[in-house]
Amino acid sequence: MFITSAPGKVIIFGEHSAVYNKPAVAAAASSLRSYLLVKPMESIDDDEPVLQLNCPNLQFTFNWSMNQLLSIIDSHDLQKDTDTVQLSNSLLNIIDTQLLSEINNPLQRSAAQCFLYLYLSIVPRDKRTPLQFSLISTLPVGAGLGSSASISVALAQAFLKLNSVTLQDKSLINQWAFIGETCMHGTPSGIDNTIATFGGALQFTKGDPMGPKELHPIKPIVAVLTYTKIPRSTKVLVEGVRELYNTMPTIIEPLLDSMATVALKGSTALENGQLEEVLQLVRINHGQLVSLGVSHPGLEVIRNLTTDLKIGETKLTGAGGGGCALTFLNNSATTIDVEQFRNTLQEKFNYQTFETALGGFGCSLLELDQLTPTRKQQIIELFDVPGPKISMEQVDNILLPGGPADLPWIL
Ligand SMILES: Nc1ncnc2c1ncn2[C@@H]1O[C@H](COP(=O)(O)OP(=O)(O)O)[C@@H](O)[C@H]1O
Ligand SMILES: C[C@@](O)(CCOP(=O)(O)O)CC(=O)O
Ligand SMILES: [Mg+2]
Repeated sequence: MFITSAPGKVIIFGEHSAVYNKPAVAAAASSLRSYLLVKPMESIDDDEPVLQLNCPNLQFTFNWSMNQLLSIIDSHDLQKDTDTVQLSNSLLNIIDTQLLSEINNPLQRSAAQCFLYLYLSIVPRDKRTPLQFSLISTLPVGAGLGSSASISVALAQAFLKLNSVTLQDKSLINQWAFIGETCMHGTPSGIDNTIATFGGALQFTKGDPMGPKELHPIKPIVAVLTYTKIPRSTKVLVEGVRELYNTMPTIIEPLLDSMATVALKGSTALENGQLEEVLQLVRINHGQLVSLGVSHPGLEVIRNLTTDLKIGETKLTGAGGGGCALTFLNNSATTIDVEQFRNTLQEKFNYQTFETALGGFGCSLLELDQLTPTRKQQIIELFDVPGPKISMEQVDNILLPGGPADLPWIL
């Protein structure tokens, strides 16, 4: 019995342009995480062993017959080699037509697709026992903070463990998590899964053979995050930008190049603690994202209030279209100003705000058999709570790596 966990992220510069192989900058939001509990499945019916995925955040539980899963493997000669990480359209198609036909809700469907794809690709036939997978996130789902990548990373890490793969480092987790992200939104840049795997702060360029560059800012990166609660889908927003790009390539390509310059300058400014420059680049990057059509009136509310109160600069973060905004404060912003900002957003607009330091732990593993029986039971019960009743605070108090309970997470 074990738990894997991976953080959400905040893209500071370069969302969307990252998909077009332009550099982008992101950091882990390491206290906002997904947790995956893997435990033996208590038998529902002895004749029909099942694999269960339980997702309280999205209020769904699905069971798949082990026999059906095994026969799919046998007929399609899957996962000979977990080192060869590729997306197979034929496997995606089998999952879609044979295993997801009862799931109509698109949010549930994409989570189940990612789960099944990674399970069928990574866990070998002889290690397929009836198991229950329970997934909870303390980060808002579908809000631009990379919940899709955090679940892909937690799932990839768990399945590689079930396959007893000895990991030299976390790269294989990251590669499989990228495939999981691809199942969920088609053409990801890979920045979200890379941050969710390795943590910290990174400058990342899709396809760069040198890999991501770790950033070591001289001052901690502190920002206010605001969650508008306006739902949106990364897949739909990324497809919208692709359509715009295809219609007007001569306009959009130079815009993406300009976004790349912003990200590179922003990366240096963050490392050197040049706040004035960071603020200007945040404003410019938001304007570029507005031009790509991925803002939302609900996000502009946050930006306008930041400008009215003269406390700093705000940009959307993640795919946009709702979800979250990121506000960097200037040196003249007083505690009272910031309180007024947060209170207005919370009370007038019913938004949620967090003041958060960025960076910190990437994916991690906790072996439950090392814990006392009481602690183990307490943790298992956390995952049994029905959706709306999950207490994020309780999850943090008990599970957060480096948090109050100080559990022996392997980082
Ligand atoms: N805790 C969770 N339980 C089930 N599915 C989840 C969870 N967290 C994320 N997901 C999946 O990720 C999708 C959201 O991904 P996306 O649209 O990329 O937004 P973001 O990554 O910004 O949260 C959800 O629709 C769901 O399929
Ligand atoms: C829009 C994009 O740059 C980030 C999407 O992040 P999120 O799923 O909204 O958290 C897409 C990507 O980089 O794959
Ligand atoms: Mg996502």
